[in-house]
Amino acid sequence: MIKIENLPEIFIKAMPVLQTLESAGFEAYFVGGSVRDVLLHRHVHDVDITTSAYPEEVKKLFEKSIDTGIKHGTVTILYGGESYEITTFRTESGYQDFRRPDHVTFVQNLDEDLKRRDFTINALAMDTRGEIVDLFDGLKDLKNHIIRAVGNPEKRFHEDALRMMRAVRFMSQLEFKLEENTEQAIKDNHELLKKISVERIREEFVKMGLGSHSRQAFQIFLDTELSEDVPDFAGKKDLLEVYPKLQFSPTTESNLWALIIILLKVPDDQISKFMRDWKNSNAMTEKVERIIKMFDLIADHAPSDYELFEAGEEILINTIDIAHILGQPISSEALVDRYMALPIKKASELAIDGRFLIERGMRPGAKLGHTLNRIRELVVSSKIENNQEAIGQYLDNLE
Ligand SMILES: Nc1ccn([C@@H]2O[C@H](COP(=O)(O)OP(=O)(O)OP(=O)(O)O)[C@@H](O)[C@H]2O)c(=O)n1
Repeated sequence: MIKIENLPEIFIKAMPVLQTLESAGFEAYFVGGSVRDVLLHRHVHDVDITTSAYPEEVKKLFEKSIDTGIKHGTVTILYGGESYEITTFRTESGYQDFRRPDHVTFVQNLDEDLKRRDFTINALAMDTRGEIVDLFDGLKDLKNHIIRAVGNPEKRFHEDALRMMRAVRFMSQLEFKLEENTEQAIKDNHELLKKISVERIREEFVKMGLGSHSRQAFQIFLDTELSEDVPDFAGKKDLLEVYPKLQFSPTTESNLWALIIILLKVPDDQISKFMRDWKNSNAMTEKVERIIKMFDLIADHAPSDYELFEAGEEILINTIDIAHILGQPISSEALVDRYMALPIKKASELAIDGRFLIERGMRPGAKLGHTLNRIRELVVSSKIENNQEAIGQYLDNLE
């Protein structure tokens, strides 16, 4: 029996929750990602708890609780300033909504619960003594860096097809390999992904794209044909084959999307549709559109000071990253130096605003906006100094 010594603080803090359940005569364990991550010495961001107690019984034991998913066996309890999801031992099948399984059956013991989990490395449990319950050789797979479905992979993927995307996501995040039968089952069942909501697919796709082994995982995403069943990727494998061969991986979500859009050669007027098909937010869409615009601009000509100003620091850095990832020759240092040397970097840094013009007798309206833009342009390109006196003089000369 493996026992973890020196548990991280997050488990120590949660321990009284398990002990409270045990003292009341129930079984209780930490499960899932937190147990996997502590064994891998990775950062544990939250702990999930599984128990033999029914939700109503859990609620009676703690002062504060939230009914996050009673029907599915989950209550969130508040304890010591933290919140914990406690889920009754269960099995499940079918997810139509965003996160919760549609059908769950409560089961009698931990073994039955672990059996229905996705991968052996996610089917580990830990008790109050730090001892690990390992029914499916998850520890061995952790050691050998293998993603393997629990039991029959076909069954696991029929229970929840998103698990196929989770497989490539974990490959990327953990730098693990996919076990052969698990990979074959994905090849045979990738079409099941069509039933899964785009939001859930997107979440896994982005995690895959931002993981440290995203290029290796992306290759499997293509080889297994999962790519045929996500929005707007079908029939585009030849274009996407470039991704695994890239020099670097993207490090921000906006750059992941920008990169994909560039590889897929999505026309400018189709970008917002593409982003909408993937259920991205308007803010993300706008950012990606700006990055792609800047990328095209840089490929076309050396940007003017005003074009650098309009892009702004974040878009500029992201654009330079994209150029690097695609191996495009670009003098990034010179661009950053030029940006850093701009007299102003944000519109709010201009020494005057609309009021200044109104005080000088200009009427509010389109002309005022136009003049303000012109002044900003002249200041950014160092043709007027950024102070009220110099700007005033410029206006005097105009009159
Ligand atoms: N489709 C799913 C989703 C989750 N799980 C199980 O529920 C646990 C918790 O799932 P989740 O919080 O989504 O992921 P983690 O594995 O905890 O990974 P992370 O928190 O790093 O995303 C998983 O470890 C796994 O045991 C599963 O079997 N099938």
